Amino acid sequence: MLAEGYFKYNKQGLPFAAPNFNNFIPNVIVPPEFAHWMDSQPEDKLSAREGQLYFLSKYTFSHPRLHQDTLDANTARTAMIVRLQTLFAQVNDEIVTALNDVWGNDEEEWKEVNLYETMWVVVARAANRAFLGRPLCRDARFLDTLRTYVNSFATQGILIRFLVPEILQPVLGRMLAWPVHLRYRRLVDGYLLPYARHMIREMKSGKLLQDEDSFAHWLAAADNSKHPDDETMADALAGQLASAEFAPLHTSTFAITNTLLDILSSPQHGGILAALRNEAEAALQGAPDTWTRADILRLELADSVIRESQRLNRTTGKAMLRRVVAKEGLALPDGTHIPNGIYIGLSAEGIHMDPDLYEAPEEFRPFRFAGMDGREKARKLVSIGIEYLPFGYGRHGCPGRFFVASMLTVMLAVIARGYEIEGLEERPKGHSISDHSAPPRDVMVRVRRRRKVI
Ligand code: HEM
Repeated sequence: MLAEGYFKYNKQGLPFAAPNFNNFIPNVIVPPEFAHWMDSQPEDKLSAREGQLYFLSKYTFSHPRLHQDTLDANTARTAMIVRLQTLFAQVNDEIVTALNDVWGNDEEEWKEVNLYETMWVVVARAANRAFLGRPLCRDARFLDTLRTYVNSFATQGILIRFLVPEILQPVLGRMLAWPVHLRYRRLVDGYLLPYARHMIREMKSGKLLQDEDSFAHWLAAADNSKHPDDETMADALAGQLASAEFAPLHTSTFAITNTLLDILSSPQHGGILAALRNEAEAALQGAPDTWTRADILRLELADSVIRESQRLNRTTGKAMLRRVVAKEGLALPDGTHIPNGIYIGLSAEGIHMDPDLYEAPEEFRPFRFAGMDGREKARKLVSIGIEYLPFGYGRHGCPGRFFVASMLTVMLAVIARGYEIEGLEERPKGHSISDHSAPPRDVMVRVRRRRKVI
């Protein structure tokens, strides 16, 4: 539907209306050349924040700090998110340790593992090594509590937004949101609040909390002296940490699971894995898996295959979703008047499948973006544009993509270097609702640790 409209109308420079299952008022999908105009609109006319909260219900926010901070990119938060990539040494150490734990190190026997579940563990541990450091990132009960909370926040939010009529939301929304609040309390009272109190105590006494930096340290340092007392500060810090956890977990797990499914179900999967392995070996030159920034930059094939998989497997078919909040509505560059309350976006589904932009767009060409395949120029995963939208575009383009790109390329390199994986006969289908999709969660793959060459 979004692709059809793109080819029929957007390619002629025209917007079109697409169904919206939220409140049944259609979304307006505009041609990509309107993206610059969208990006230049002030927040009080065309709101990015409202667009990002499209799936979420305000009744599921358990802490005012969550509502302010979720996906909200004020300058300081964005700078910190971008700075996350400097923690690659810790994150990479966690990737290697976590993979060893979930896929094992048996060089003789093959092991059958659930791809999605094991990738979730590796992503959650690696991301939390950067967010909270050790030992929390390895605490299985903490990770379970976190997952239950993040899942219920997303599912109850979608349930309320999409199934409950707006007029009934103040009553039914509150009722349906109570499991989220319960899980939030479990996460915060059980883990994040004690952690925040401990961190504040250590920070104020001038002691270093751990042997490593973390996102939580930066947040605490930035918030220091902004609160009347330590308890209020700990409560705010715990709320910010809970909100930061929404961004990386599912998005990154979807990305690495889809990448591996695309590779394993390709008829050339052996060759692709061998090329990734050779690249990783060449980058490290025989050293163990201690990846430096320079080593990561050499992983051009790994970067390309993730970029290609993200092009083909969008989490949502729309991009740059913005809501008209100007009371009088807003005129598009072609003069079309859009009333207050309507969402405007781009058709990522159409753009990513446009043969004018990508040669044989329906084909999975793993090294398309390494400048080795067809007419495509080399492009890094982090590079965004109106022809590549998995991380959005413009001022609000995802600031976490630098961290994600580094984490996922290392994950892929460590997997290719350290494991043999059996191929799949066909590409397992994911789940889709409307124009949203997720990879399947039940695919089992057979893995075996590669023999160490002495
Ligand atoms: C594969 C993983 C990820 C994907 C596919 C992804 C995708 C996106 C997309 C599509 C947007 C919306 C951009 C727009 O409205 O135009 C976004 C925004 C955002 N993302 Fe990500 N993201 C990922 C990981 C992360 C991570 C790891 C973090 C933080 C550590 C993060 C933090 C944010 C923030 C703060 C925003 C809001 C930016 C703003 O409004 O200015 N994301 N992301």
